[in-house]
Amino acid sequence: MIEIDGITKIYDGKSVVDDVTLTIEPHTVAVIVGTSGSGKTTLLRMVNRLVEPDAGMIRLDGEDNRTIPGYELRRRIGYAIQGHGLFPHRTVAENIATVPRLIGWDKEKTAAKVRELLTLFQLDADLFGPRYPHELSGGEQQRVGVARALAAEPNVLLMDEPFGALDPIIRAKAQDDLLAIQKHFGTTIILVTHDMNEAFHLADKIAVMDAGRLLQFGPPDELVRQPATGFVEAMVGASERPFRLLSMRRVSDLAEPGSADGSPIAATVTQQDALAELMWTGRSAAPVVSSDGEARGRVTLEALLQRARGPK
Ligand SMILES: Nc1ncnc2c1ncn2[C@@H]1O[C@H](COP(=O)(O)OP(=O)(O)OP(=O)(O)O)[C@@H](O)[C@H]1O
Repeated sequence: MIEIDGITKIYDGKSVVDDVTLTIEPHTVAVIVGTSGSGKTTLLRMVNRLVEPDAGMIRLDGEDNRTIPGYELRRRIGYAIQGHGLFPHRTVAENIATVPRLIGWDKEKTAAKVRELLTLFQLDADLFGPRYPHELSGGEQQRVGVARALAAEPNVLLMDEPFGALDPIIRAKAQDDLLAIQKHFGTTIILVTHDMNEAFHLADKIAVMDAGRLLQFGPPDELVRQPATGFVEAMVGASERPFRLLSMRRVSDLAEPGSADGSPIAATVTQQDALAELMWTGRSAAPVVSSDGEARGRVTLEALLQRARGPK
């Protein structure tokens, strides 16, 4: 069990993670979603202490993670990131063996683990073990990245946009493989993604973050049926009705007098694209311009969310 208890991280006087509390049950998958810059990666990296919190505590099976030595944290917690982060001058087998070697496993045990993982990830151990990362496809590199994170048999796996670089078909396969492997090892997973479909596919529970705060943490169906805020409602409904409503209308219909910072949005783009742009850039409003560049006021996140909620 992972207990995140009142955790806060401050950068430059600003709480980028703001008093977040949530408990992740053993052998489950928790997915963190939210706007760009909402603190997802920072929250994840406080679990394995790549980032130290300014307040609060994280307990792993009841133990304060600050009392666990570094090598023990690396053994217990695997970490996989977008673009896999493989060492280019080490073979696939050496990459996977990184943490087992660090924590002193002998050669035989390490070699057996490398073989087991490659086989589990459907990579022929004799063929792929001696290869270098650049001799693998993107999907194969990604699988090796996850295999490496699992090498020391961690109870917990942290994943930061692990499939972000993969095309949609390979991505779906990678997600299915991950779920099969999670069941096989019983690993507890915390995964950060921008992709709501991925979140719904993988999650036992989804955490929605905005501006450092946790807005809601619950099973996917709870987020759809009882969204805590309009933001959560719009976020989880990405493939559902709210976005269909927005995709049918243009920004020009919602433009209002006023100004906003940042790059402008064309009045002719759909409201769905405008919402995606605001969420992506973490803004609450954007200037609107006509096709000939003339200022047409602004569009706000609030107005888009209201429209996404549908007619009253
Ligand atoms: N080392 C740092 N020093 C100063 N500010 C930081 C540092 N790391 C992150 N931040 C800031 O903290 C905020 C949260 O960053 P974080 O990477 O956690 O967001 P995120 O939700 O993972 O974003 P994205 O989805 O874009 O990856 C951002 O505003 C970021 O600029």
